[in-house]
Amino acid sequence: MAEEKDATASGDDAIKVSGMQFAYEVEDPIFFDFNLDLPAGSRCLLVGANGSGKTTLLKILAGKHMVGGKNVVQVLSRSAFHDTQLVCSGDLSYLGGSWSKTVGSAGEVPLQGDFSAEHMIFGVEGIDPVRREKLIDLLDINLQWRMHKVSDGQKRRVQICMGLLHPFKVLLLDEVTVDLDVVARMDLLKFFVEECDQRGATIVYATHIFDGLETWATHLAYIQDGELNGLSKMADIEELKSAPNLLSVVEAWLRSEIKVVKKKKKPVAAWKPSPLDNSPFRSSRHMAYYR
Ligand SMILES: Nc1ncnc2c1ncn2[C@@H]1O[C@H](COP(=O)(O)OP(=O)(O)OP(=O)(O)O)[C@@H](O)[C@H]1O
Repeated sequence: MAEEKDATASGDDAIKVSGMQFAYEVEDPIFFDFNLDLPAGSRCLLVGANGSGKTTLLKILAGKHMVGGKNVVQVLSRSAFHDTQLVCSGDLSYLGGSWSKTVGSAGEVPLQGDFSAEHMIFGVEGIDPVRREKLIDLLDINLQWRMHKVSDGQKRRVQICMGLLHPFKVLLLDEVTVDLDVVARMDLLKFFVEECDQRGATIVYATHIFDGLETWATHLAYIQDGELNGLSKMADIEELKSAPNLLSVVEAWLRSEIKVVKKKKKPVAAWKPSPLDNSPFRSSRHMAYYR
């Protein structure tokens, strides 16, 4: 049997996407020649307007959508879609918007029947009890909660706990902290930093909520209309050096997008270059990487 490559140990990129194309409907592609390289140990924020492709990208990285071509989407140097062991082993974990957890080939398991949080959490086999206790404590989960009666935030805590029980190597988060109170959210973000710094885990986090993320993230990927408009180390983003306010920076980028769309609708003579043309965040066809 061929020896399995471990990107975390070898220093390879934990995530590598090369020339990816993807369409839900053939005539309307979401991604065309999309590229993304993320080193192991990074915490990458994925930002972009509604409908820009963040969820689709995370689902592709999680192996939920197949893309054409060989080795186009690699996670830990393995095919995200075809290597089902990535998810089954717990090396790759995806936490998305729905109240469900993907359990290997068993597919999506709903988190809202009449059963206890304890039944759910302790039903997962092969878990380090110390890690499990730490997560239950961190997320302040009452094991007696009945899943069909708890609040959205409480349900979310159990969902997150389930997704983190295995010591993942790559974690994909799609707006999962949205229901959490501020204490749970900040404690969880701190836990993620420890996971990356101590174990070399890699996290990609798509969100529209930027509180406390200026110092949390190591990288920022900006998706515009299915294109990677830029991937940068946080420390290299000029706009954040003068005022470390991620919300304002992303707001300015997204407002520029809207202006460009409006200008494109005008006659050609009235069109002027986008402010983004002078920014490190340009079209992926002229993409600059700052690493
Ligand atoms: N199942 C689907 N079938 C067809 N089109 C889809 C499907 N899911 C998403 N899309 C389309 O793909 C595009 C990207 O959607 P996606 O959900 O990836 O965006 P997003 O950046 O995550 O948006 P948001 O910030 O609103 O969550 C959108 O135009 C959306 O309408």
